[in-house]
Amino acid sequence: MKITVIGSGYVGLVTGTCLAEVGNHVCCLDVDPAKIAMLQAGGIPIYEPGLDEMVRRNVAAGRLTFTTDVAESVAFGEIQFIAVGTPPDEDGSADLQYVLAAARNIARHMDGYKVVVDKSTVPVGTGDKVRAAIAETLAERGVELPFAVVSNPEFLKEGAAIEDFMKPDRIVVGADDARAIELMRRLYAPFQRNHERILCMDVRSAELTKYAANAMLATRISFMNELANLAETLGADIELVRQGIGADPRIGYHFLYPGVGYGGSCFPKDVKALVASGHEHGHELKVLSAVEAANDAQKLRLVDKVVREFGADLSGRRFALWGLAFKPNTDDMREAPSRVIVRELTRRGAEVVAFDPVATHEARRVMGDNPRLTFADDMMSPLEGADALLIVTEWKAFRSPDFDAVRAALKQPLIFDGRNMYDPAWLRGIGFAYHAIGR
Ligand SMILES: NC(=O)C1=CN([C@@H]2O[C@H](COP(=O)(O)OP(=O)(O)OC[C@H]3O[C@@H](n4cnc5c(N)ncnc54)[C@H](O)[C@@H]3O)[C@@H](O)[C@H]2O)C=CC1
Ligand SMILES: O=C(O)[C@H]1O[C@H](OP(=O)(O)OP(=O)(O)OC[C@H]2O[C@@H](n3ccc(=O)[nH]c3=O)[C@H](O)[C@@H]2O)[C@H](O)[C@@H](O)[C@@H]1O
Repeated sequence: MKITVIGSGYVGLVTGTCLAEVGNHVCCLDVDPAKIAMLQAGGIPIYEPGLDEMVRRNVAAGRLTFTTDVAESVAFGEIQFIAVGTPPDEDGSADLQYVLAAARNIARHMDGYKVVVDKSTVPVGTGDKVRAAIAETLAERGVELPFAVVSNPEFLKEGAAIEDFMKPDRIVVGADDARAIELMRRLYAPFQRNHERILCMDVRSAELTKYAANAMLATRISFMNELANLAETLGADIELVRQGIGADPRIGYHFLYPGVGYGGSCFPKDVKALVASGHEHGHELKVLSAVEAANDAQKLRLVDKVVREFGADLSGRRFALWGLAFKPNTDDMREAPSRVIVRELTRRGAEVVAFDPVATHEARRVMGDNPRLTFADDMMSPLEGADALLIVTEWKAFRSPDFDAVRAALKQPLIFDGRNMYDPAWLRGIGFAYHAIGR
């Protein structure tokens, strides 16, 4: 099949590449000429494990191309995926300007039947807005052409995006047009060879399903973070509690890890957008407002612990910080808790020397203007003479460091671990003062 993907970011590039991998011909469009030039030159603008080889392979096979030319991309595919950003507006609601611009571009250039598939995360009712934008633009052109609007939300996680796309738990298709549903079934057949994974529903339910999934996962995390804070006060160990409840299949083990708060490009913005959507329609989503407030507070939890140890004024202190990305296996710094933590430490006068295995270049871009923050190229050098080590992202490389070397480098053996990487009893046994989350 011939497919166009509009927006070549995390979702668009992964979607386009995985669809090419199973034999389709895919044209990826972006408005960012630098991004497209880099892709055309064989580079990959994001860090996503396995993506570079897959892109290279499909480009070489002639199945994957990149362009900034809207007319060319619209002409290419019968199926047009929209995978552009939906960032929060000032009031927290999703800003649909990029989605609607993409829809109008399709309408401006189409000359036959198109299935417009929205993969961006969008509020309920966006399908209708996309349909109206296309109809309006076609009317301006004075033409009548058939088209369908489908909602096909994406559930991939950064860092595991290819695996998630190639082996989805479910494929949600919101549509009411039989021809479009048939095309979507054919498109996704290669991804569900052992059992049916497509859940067909109406567009509004599909749109809401996406927010519901992210909001539910964010709720679990905030719940565990609050419980972890309580466990600290009560002298219980949240890690044991996590295992104790995760064993119940009705609860399950996933997304029960307390930490420094959820970050990334989606949970924070999607929780906000769902709350805003509730407001707009006269519903106060009380649970979700609390989820968000708890998360904002959690991002400062590690700093609170540092302040308890060193006092509110941190001038003259220097801290080593491991992990900048909002989670491991990505270079994405959007809403990363590290940004809040570094801002607060340095606002209180501290110096921070940070190391991240892949996100340093992105971190430099978004935090490089902080004169009290420097970046190291290796994980051990920030420790030299530092007052303490703070762990913010649970990269594998941090799981089993040489603790003798860590102790020798630090001014004192003191670790603030925002990701519960180590066994507290063992670490204390070898002489560290160890502050984790909820233990
Ligand atoms: N990042 C993730 O893990 C996931 C993101 N999503 C959703 O997918 C959507 C896209 O997210 P990301 O890929 O992370 O965003 P991104 O910011 O990485 O990529 C969006 C791309 O769209 C381009 N763009 C904007 N307007 C355009 C237009 N009119 N024509 C062509 N290209 C245009 C931008 O230049 C950018 O490269 C969002 O709604 C997000 O909530 C859904 C699931 C997972
Ligand atoms: O809509 C999206 O964009 C995506 O958002 C999340 O994926 P992602 O943001 O890539 O990352 P997650 O692995 O979900 O982690 C999000 C944040 O929650 C934190 N987290 C996660 C799990 C946990 O138990 N505890 C916890 O604090 C992570 O550290 C991270 O900061 C969802 O997991 C995806 O299904 C969804 O498609």
